[in-house]
Amino acid sequence: MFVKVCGLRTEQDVDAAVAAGADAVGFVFAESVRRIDAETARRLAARVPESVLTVGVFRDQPLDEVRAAVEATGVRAVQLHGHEDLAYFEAVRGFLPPGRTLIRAASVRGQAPAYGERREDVLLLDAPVPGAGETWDLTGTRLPAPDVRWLLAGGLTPANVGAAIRTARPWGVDVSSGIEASRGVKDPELIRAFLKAAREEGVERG
Ligand SMILES: O=C(O)c1ccccc1N[C@@H]1O[C@H](COP(=O)(O)O)[C@@H](O)[C@H]1O
Repeated sequence: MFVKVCGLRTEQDVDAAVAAGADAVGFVFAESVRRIDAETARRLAARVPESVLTVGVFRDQPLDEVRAAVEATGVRAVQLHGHEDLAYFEAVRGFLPPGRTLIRAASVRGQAPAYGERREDVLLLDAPVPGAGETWDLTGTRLPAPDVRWLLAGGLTPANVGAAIRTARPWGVDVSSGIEASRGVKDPELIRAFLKAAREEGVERG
């Protein structure tokens, strides 16, 4: 079970996520209470070991902004979390150094998009409002097959992530609000609890 911990803003956040065993850490460059500037992200990313993926999160931003943030911070993955079309994805792919990861994040309203429509490496399925801590109704949604690299997000918490994994059988999970003491402020204890719950369920599932 791949676990991404998103919306990190401080050194303490990063250290807690890495120590808890996160596979990926996310830095938000989109409009958000969790937004950080490129210099802060560069400093935080430098603390992250090679084994942990650093992800820049963007939403309907000019391509130049994405490119500048990638170059300034060295993040190894780009998560596009808005209404970016295939041409936009291809443009980002064009300037990403080889081996970097492109994540398509889609808000699910009704049907979920199929994996690969934007030639992404990873598909992320989220609630209609990103980063709001809202769950969404998985029932009746045709989800990707378990062998596809897709992440489930949207209102996950240490308390509900196990059941969500059992129901949706994703390749990984992504969380932000559910590991916060207050909006935008991460809680190291909740980060640890989330990783523990997601890992236990992942092991159970085999
Ligand atoms: O976290 C944000 O503020 C944010 C802003 C803009 C785009 C994406 C954002 N976060 C993403 O939202 C989900 C998790 O949300 P939550 O756990 O329900 O709060 C995750 O994919 C984040 O990367």
